[in-house]
Amino acid sequence: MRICIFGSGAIGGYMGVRLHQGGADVSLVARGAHLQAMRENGVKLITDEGEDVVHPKCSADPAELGPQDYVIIALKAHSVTGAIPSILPLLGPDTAIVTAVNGIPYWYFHKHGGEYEGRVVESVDPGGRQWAEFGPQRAIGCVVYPATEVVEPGVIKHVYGDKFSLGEPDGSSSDRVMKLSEALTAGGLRAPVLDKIRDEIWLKLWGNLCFNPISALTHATLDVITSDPETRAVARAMMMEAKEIGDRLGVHFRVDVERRINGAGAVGAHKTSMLQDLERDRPMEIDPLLTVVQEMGRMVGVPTPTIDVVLALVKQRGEIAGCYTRTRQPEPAQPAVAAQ
Ligand SMILES: NC(=O)C1=CN([C@@H]2O[C@H](COP(=O)(O)OP(=O)(O)OC[C@H]3O[C@@H](n4cnc5c(N)ncnc54)[C@H](OP(=O)(O)O)[C@@H]3O)[C@@H](O)[C@H]2O)C=CC1
Ligand SMILES: CC(C)(CO)C(=O)C(=O)O
Repeated sequence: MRICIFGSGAIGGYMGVRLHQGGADVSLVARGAHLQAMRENGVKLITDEGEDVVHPKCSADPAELGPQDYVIIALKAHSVTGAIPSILPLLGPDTAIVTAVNGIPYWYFHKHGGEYEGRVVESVDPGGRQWAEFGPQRAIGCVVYPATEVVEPGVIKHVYGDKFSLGEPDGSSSDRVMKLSEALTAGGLRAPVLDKIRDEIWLKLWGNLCFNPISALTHATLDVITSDPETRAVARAMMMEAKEIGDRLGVHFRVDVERRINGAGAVGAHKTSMLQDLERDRPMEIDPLLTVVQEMGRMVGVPTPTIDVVLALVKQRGEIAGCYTRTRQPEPAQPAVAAQ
């Protein structure tokens, strides 16, 4: 079984180390100093238990790796469309694409059923290029729960978690998803195969949607956001808008909003990835985590007043910091009070 991880940074590198340790034939696509360090010294993973160094094949050139059984895309979600030409050489007729990214994936409405079947989600897949060039039929969903960090080139620090939930868009226990789960499990990860992966995507997105931008705007950690009654209320309002959208799309939220907020608070004094990106002058995942929910709200006819406000603020914050570029024109302002 040939597995290539495209975008072997914090999450992709962690998956790569564990898959290699589990005996999979895994190769890592990366770039820059991180790639050079992994090639020269191997990939180092630091955990509470100690350090592991492994030596999988690492490359900048997917064409030299050729077609794979699985391509795990572990890029930041906003980088996927730009990477399409580099990913294509990894695809044979039966290659599966595993979307190990936060937010709504490009294939979301494939095998969804109902009136939205086959819809492209513009905020994550501008112009529907991923849908057209990868094809939705290749997709296996993946929800990333662990937190990891590239602390220096070639070195990945594990912060918490080991679960990568998997699921076919049609909910089936296909051969390909079961084999992938086995490969991840052999490496010591948890990889349950779910029949309703979209429910889990929303559960993760529920937190990212609010905690990430609030942290980028306030520079607060998760424990502070969730214990301050006022920022907690902002988070709750955003989550309730998202829940209404999810409900209209047939999503089942298996925990209630207070429990979800408490779960994030229990992570402690942790900076969200969006805050970390802002502090490091790196592009922020705003469209895949927020704009997408606004877009889906428009799609199903649910107003998103709190999301709209936070989104406007965090986009401007990102732009001023040079960490975000708008792909779409801002919507015209609505008068706050009707004209007398
Ligand atoms: N890190 C975490 O704890 C968590 C992350 N996630 C999600 O997982 C996904 C991946 O995040 P994360 O691992 O943190 O991101 P990283 O930025 O650490 O990893 C992505 C890697 O891909 C590389 N890359 C980007 N474009 C290309 C390209 N065209 N060719 C080769 N390499 C490329 C990047 O290089 P460069 O640095 O040069 O841009 C980087 O090394 C995101 O959607 C994130 O939200 C989810 C849960 C937790
Ligand atoms: C820590 C957490 C759960 C915050 O929503 C996260 O996923 C992120 O930082 O992107």
